[in-house]
Amino acid sequence: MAQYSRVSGTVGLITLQNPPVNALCAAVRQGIVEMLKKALSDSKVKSVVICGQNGIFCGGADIKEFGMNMSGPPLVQVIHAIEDANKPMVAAIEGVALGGGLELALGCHYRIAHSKARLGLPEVILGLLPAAGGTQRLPRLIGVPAALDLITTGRHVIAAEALQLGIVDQVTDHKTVDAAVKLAQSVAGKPLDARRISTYPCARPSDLDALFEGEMQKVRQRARGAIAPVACVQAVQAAATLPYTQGIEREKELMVTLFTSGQARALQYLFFSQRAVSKWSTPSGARWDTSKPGPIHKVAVIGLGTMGRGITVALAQTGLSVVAVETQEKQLMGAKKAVSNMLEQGAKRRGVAPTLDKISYSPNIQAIADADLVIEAVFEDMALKKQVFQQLAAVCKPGTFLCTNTSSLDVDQLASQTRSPELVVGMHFFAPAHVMKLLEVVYGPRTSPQAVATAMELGKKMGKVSVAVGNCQGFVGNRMLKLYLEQAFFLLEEGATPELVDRALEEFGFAMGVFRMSDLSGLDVGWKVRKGLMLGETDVSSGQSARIRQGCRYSPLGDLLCEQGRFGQKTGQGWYQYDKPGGRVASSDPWLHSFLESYRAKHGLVARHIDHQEVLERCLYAMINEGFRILEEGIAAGPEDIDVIYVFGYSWPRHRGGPMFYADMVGLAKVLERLEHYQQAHPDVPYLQPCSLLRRLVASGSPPIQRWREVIKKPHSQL
Ligand SMILES: CC(C)(COP(=O)(O)OP(=O)(O)OC[C@H]1O[C@@H](n2cnc3c(N)ncnc32)[C@H](O)[C@@H]1OP(=O)(O)O)[C@@H](O)C(=O)NCCC(=O)NCCSC(=O)CC(=O)CCCCCCCCCCCCC(=O)O
Ligand SMILES: NC(=O)C1=CN([C@@H]2O[C@H](COP(=O)(O)OP(=O)(O)OC[C@H]3O[C@@H](n4cnc5c(N)ncnc54)[C@H](O)[C@@H]3O)[C@@H](O)[C@H]2O)C=CC1
Repeated sequence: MAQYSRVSGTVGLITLQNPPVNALCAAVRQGIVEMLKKALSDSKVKSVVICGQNGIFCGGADIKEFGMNMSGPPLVQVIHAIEDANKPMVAAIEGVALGGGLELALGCHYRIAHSKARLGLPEVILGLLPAAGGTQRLPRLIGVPAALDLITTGRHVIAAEALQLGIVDQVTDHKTVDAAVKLAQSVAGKPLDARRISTYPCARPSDLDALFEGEMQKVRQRARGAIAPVACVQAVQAAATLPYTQGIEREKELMVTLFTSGQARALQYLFFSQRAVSKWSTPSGARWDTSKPGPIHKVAVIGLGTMGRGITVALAQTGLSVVAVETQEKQLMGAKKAVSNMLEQGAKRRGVAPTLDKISYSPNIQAIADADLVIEAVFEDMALKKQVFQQLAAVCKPGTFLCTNTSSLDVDQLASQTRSPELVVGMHFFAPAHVMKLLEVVYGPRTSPQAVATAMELGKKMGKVSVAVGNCQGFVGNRMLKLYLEQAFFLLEEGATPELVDRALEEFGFAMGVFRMSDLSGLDVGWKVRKGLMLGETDVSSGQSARIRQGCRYSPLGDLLCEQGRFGQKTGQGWYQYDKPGGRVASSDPWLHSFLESYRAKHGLVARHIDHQEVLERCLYAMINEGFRILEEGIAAGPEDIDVIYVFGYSWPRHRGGPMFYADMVGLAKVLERLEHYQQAHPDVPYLQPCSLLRRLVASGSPPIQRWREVIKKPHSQL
């Protein structure tokens, strides 16, 4: 797990060996201790280089070990042994030095990095802090403000920035280990006292208290209830105010709290889930490792509205050629301008040249004849989309993959408009498409494994977190969201206000409550969808109440607001009021409150007290119950897929892992009991009926989420 050799006569070389990222598992830590002893006791060795195998220095602690009983020497002690060494220790950083990997390098007396190397302390993203001395050494090396930035955000820096910050001593474009050996030779025999970072005083800016107060405020606001960023600030504060040994104690104390918190478990689950979803499979047996994506050089986008523009930008930014088609002359002109602006702004932010020349625009669908893949993003209208797919089938060269960005329509119906339904797949991007990380790749019964693989691969190239899901109304994300929204409407009918519901959800950790979010995305969007499903209009002839549709409870509140022209931020009024159309600051609207009162009076509803707990249970458990149905139907391969969709597409608070992980944390028996309770209270809401998979899981003793798949696979009859 760590290898020792002597190079150039006088330099000991310790190589970390734990593919793929040389994570610091117990055996690697043990190996370092043993190889260090060898190097220090080898009288021919005057200095030592530490490097990693296969061009990667180290990806940090072995995250898989966190869930187990830790054995082997603690990393803090390993790093102290390195720092205390009486021969110069040089870290040769290639690939990445992250987390414990960077902390190991900070224990060395010198650091040299390849120009392409990335360095960082991303522990905060895993719900932890750099507890192997990172919070104490980094501020001593680069100052408190820069250390706070890196430790509280977890962002990676490339070698040039690391050099500028003073994290590394040299950057090389050549072979890093050779350059490190040279450096090691040049410093052999030199005094080391001034190279041990733990002995440095921590430079204290004069306004230290104000600095930490400001930082704490900023971090708390951004953290939305996550505790790790706050602990990171506290640990750096210890570095700035305490001697090193006491600082290290404080670092450990804070780490123990984080380590044993549910938040760290949630975030580490999410780390592995994000990787697991790229290893997709479908119920028909298609798999990521047996399905080869088709070659994609040129992509066409049809329809340059909100989504088409963002998709075009995201494609051009990956370096692909794009042909963008829009039938409305005015829209086409507007899109050209908007896309160019977005590309220029993005390029400026990333310090690269804008890729405007990658895009050609046309009002004519014939222009896409030589595209390898098409993404349709016209209005959400089945008749129109069918017509477009017929055109695509006629115009495109054989073998072109035909994708739709529909957010809810039946992908299979679109596939049947073409001669090659196996080439049709949903690519459901989220708005704004060049920013949002999530992509749902929707396969129908006839979609070929190659089409899924191609869409997944394209998503990866575009920097998206892509999740393969089966075709159904709303797919995974919007199917669950519908019930979440509906419960929120019902709560208003029963006595809640938008402010109360939003506060409960925002305190839970959502960036925005459901009503503020609806105002932002536009109430008219859902209204159109409901009308398409015939849910937006009362069947007066049936004599049924406006609050019953298709035999189930329905709330027309959203439709009534739209009928008043209240579409949300865009019209300056929705569930809240705004200072002007397009305004962003929501304020409580007295009109809305009196509208709710008269609505309740009209329908004979008596307002009752509703607390935050009920808001969370009604909105979240309804959604989670649907998640279980989705798992049972095989629409999502596992709970990880649903959780990744919610975290990356719907701003579910990361430190709560995702809806299915949250259900596991709450306890499946409790979720079941509360659903039964609400179903009894609201028998006209059939989807509150607990899903049979949830019942089966509870009957199986509520296994942890990692073992749900075993229960999902078991046929019902066995239970
Ligand atoms: C490294 C990457 C940038 C590579 O990216 P890429 O090439 O895209 O590959 P990936 O697909 O991401 O990864 C490939 C493969 O590797 C696996 N993997 C990656 N990193 C790790 C890792 N660190 N550990 C384990 N496995 C890893 C990954 O899962 C993939 O495998 P697959 O899942 O099978 O496909 C990228 O991978 C990346 O960013 N990695 C994470 C980097 C990171 O976050 N590092 C920080 C780790 S945390 C850390 O280092 C903390 C410390 O060092 C602190 C140490 C002190 C610990 C002390 C604990 C004391 C607490 C006391 C508690 C007492 C409790 C009690 O009382 O009980
Ligand atoms: N807006 C959103 O937040 C999201 C929307 N979607 C889906 O993306 C699709 C597009 O939605 P938006 O961009 O919001 O719509 P939009 O209304 O902003 O844009 C649609 C564009 O398509 C153009 N168009 C119509 N018919 C056309 C044709 N035959 N050929 C070429 N262009 C044509 C229109 O002129 C318009 O510019 C819909 O299916 C929608 O459900 C998916 C995710 C999120």
